[in-house]
Amino acid sequence: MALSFRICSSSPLICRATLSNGDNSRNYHTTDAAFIRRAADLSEMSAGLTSPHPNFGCVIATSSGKVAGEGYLYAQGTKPAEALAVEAAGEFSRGATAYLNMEPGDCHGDHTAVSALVQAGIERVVVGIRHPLQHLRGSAIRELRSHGIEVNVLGEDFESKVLEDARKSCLLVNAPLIHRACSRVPFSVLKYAMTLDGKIAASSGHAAWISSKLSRTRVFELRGGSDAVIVGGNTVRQDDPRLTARHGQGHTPTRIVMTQSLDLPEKANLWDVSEVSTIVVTQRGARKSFQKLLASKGVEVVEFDMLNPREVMEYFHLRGYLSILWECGGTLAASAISSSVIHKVVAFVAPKIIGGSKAPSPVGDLGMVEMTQALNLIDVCYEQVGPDMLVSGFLQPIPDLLPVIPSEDATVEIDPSVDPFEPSIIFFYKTWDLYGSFSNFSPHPIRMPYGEENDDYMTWSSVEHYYQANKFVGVENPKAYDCVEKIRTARSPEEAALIGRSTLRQKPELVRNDWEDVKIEVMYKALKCKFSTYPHLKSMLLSTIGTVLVEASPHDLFWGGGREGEGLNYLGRLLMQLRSEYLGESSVSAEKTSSA
Ligand SMILES: NC(=O)C1=CN([C@@H]2O[C@H](COP(=O)(O)OP(=O)(O)OC[C@H]3O[C@@H](n4cnc5c(N)ncnc54)[C@H](OP(=O)(O)O)[C@@H]3O)[C@@H](O)[C@H]2O)C=CC1
Ligand SMILES: Nc1c(N[C@@H]2O[C@H](COP(=O)(O)O)[C@@H](O)[C@H]2O)[nH]c(=O)[nH]c1=O
Repeated sequence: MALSFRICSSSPLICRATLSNGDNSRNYHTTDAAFIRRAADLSEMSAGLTSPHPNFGCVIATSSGKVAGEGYLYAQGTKPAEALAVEAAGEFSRGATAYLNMEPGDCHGDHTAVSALVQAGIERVVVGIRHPLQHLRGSAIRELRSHGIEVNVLGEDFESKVLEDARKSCLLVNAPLIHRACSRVPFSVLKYAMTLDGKIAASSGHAAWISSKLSRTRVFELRGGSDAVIVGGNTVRQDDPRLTARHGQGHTPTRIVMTQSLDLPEKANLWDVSEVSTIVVTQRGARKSFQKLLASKGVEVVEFDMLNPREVMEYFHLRGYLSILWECGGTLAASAISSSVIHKVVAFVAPKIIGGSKAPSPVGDLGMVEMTQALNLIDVCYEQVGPDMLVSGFLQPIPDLLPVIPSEDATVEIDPSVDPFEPSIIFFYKTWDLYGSFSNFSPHPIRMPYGEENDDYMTWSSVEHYYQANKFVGVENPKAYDCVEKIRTARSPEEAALIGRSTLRQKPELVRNDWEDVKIEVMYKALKCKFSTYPHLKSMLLSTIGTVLVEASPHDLFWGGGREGEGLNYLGRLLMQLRSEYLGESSVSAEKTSSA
């Protein structure tokens, strides 16, 4: 019994979910399943537009089965899906049911999503899956229930085939986040294009093109939905790829090259980092002079004692990457599969035959000798894309979170009592982490003046917006002013950071002369404003007394702590300074910290 949706043009958006056989009798399972699937589909609307982040979608349905409003999280640090949906539904929210593909993951002490539902008068909430991250799992559900709202979780409160399928769609849209919760590597997809006779290039190595233009546009979309694209050294030497997402809009992933020898061309498309960055990962000590050359072009080089796919993926997991697209040849693909870091395979099969006993194939030697050893993909999908066939499936199932659901009463609280004899370190980085609200990307707008000598207070959507914009404040150039405005109105902290960083790199003339001297002070003022504006953040900061705060950024050696503690950790230091200031222990100025 399929469901169809009719979108009406009236405002607020009203649609009716009708049973296609005309039967309007209430079939709760079918209706719930359909709305949850819709929430899951919605949650993916930002795919390709922004960096991968937890995907949230919310559908508000009235008791008569009408969709009154819906919303999805656009990017990390933007307005929650629940708040957008109740805004769209307006008065229709009262007594309605909210369908969420995933339990809200409000940062510690923040209740924006839950409050939106409570204040709107929502009567029932249906949740596809609990939040995968342990420190958030169960808390929003508990809180909603404490407000007298009926909360049903698929697979817990009721089960059926149709609901199980809906739950699966919720698992699929947040597979990268679930992997983050359960493993130490990002969610990885191996993508390749091969001919009907299983070749990814001709014997000469020429590969442009196997798949059709339509398929290649799909690849751009896949890139846009990934945090990074990775290739091996040979693909760089052979193809000189660009690896950008050229589907017209949105997010462009970091490009990663994995090379042991570092025997790479001096000129390559990937060394042009004006639009998007490139990271070369290599064996420690490899070709130091070439490393210098890459660094001079703005390419980051990261050395590994043991360069293998698992070590590299663990590193990018620490760096906060949720999802990686492997676009390498068969040599590196085999190594990645053998290291069990590939979770999904996406293969474009073109109706072409190239032949050649030496022509490369998508996966090199895996050491298997019998067909019984073959890896069987699960949840396989087939789709025709132009003349090509797209076959995709999972090499590893998405981990099931059900067994680790906390009991009704179990709470995951931050323990404020820290043993003074055991000074501990609190690491924070991504907003979805336990202390994610310490991140500058956390969704806490601040009101700050435009520049230091200005009384013109305005709202900045996050500390990141304010900090990035300040790079260009006060510069006598209309382009600098435009840049500040672009950053101030950026939809997400991630976009603000992108504009700020790329303009600094490409148009250094727009950056204020004293930026290096004032940036710590600018940051401190913004942090002080943020923590003073939000009492729950202040109490969270104070709860960390006795601990060392470290921004766990493995690559930012100024604001972050670095990979092995080599970073200066200025963000952590400023937060500790602010904590001391609140505790009345110190009146040390930001300038003093900067000279530490
Ligand atoms: N049709 C398609 O979808 C695609 C086709 N191709 C084609 O494939 C061919 C290249 O394939 P292939 O030679 O397999 O290239 P790869 O992209 O697999 O690169 C292999 C290289 O990866 C580097 N590497 C680093 N660490 C490892 C490791 N642990 N294990 C294995 N490799 C590692 C090495 O670089 P180094 O030697 O620098 O140390 C190695 O030589 C080209 O002809 C290209 O056009 C490539 C990608 C996709
Ligand atoms: N040949 C081939 C692919 N090859 C992959 O695409 C890369 C080139 O990307 P770009 O330089 O951004 O266009 C190349 O290095 C390899 O990783 N991909 C496909 O979808 N279809 C194809 O037929």
